[in-house]
Amino acid sequence: MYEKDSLSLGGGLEVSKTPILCSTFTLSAPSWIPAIINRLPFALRRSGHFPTTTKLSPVPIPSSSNTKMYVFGYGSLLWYTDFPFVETIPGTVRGYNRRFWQLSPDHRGTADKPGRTVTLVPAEGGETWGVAYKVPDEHVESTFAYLNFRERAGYRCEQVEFHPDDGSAPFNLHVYISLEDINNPYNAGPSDMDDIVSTILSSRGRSGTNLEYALRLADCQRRMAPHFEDDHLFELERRLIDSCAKLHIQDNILRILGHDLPHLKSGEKQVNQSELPPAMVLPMHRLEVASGMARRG
Ligand SMILES: N[C@@H](CCC(=O)N[C@@H](CS)C(=O)NCC(=O)O)C(=O)O
Repeated sequence: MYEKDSLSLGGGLEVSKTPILCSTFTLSAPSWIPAIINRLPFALRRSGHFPTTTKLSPVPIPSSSNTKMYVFGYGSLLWYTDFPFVETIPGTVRGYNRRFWQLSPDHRGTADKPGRTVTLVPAEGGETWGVAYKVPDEHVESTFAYLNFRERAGYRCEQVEFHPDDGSAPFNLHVYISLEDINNPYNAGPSDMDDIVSTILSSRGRSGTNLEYALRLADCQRRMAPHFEDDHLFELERRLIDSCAKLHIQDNILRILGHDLPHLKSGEKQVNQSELPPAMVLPMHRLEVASGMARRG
């Protein structure tokens, strides 16, 4: 059971937690938080949309005294793993598929033009490959607070059963997923691949371009789990690369990951992704919902 009243995240940021849930915390930080909020996209500030109190699912807080903490990474946690871990176990979560059905108003998009990141979607017979990260006991609480903050746009903390690739006994671990419900405007629900492709090609956020996110994920999946075929991910990757070739998009990630497209060699001028045809932009109704501007109900 989590006892402390608040938790220091470093940099003067204190996170006060309710005593039971990993998921409800309020930033009680000193005066520099407004400075951060002022750098947020206008739509977020205007709608007062900055999520300083995030309601996640009621999952018992692991603390160094009561449980081991493993976190399942299946998206950016596969390559952007900036929390302490002492062990990694490759494996799968059954009953879920990985889909780019999550709107990202912060990391790979903005409130006015959210990008697309992945979540797990319940599916009969579904399976998603990823990595279980074992967090050192002494870092469990701060890692939880960090992931709650990083995954605050619509993700919630759940526990699911994890099946190691080596066939050893399955065990429960923590995972951040976004579930489709009326209180979660960031879950786009079942989405058309054309919509996903056009959003990814034309979005960027504080963590970089949405194209980088999607191509890095496909690259990680292929390199780390050659035995596991993710049709949705690799179909999306194929469509994105084809579009980059047709539109002469020159995102640096194409070179970094070795996508050897002709226009990258000819040194043609950089295509500004915001010049893409209007049809390549998410329908307004989704933007209003995601940025909290749509009237509720
Ligand atoms: N929770 C999933 C998805 C995580 C994910 O992609 N979260 C986004 C939030 S929109 C993120 O942290 N992005 C960081 C980035 O895009 O570099 C995972 O285990 O990897």
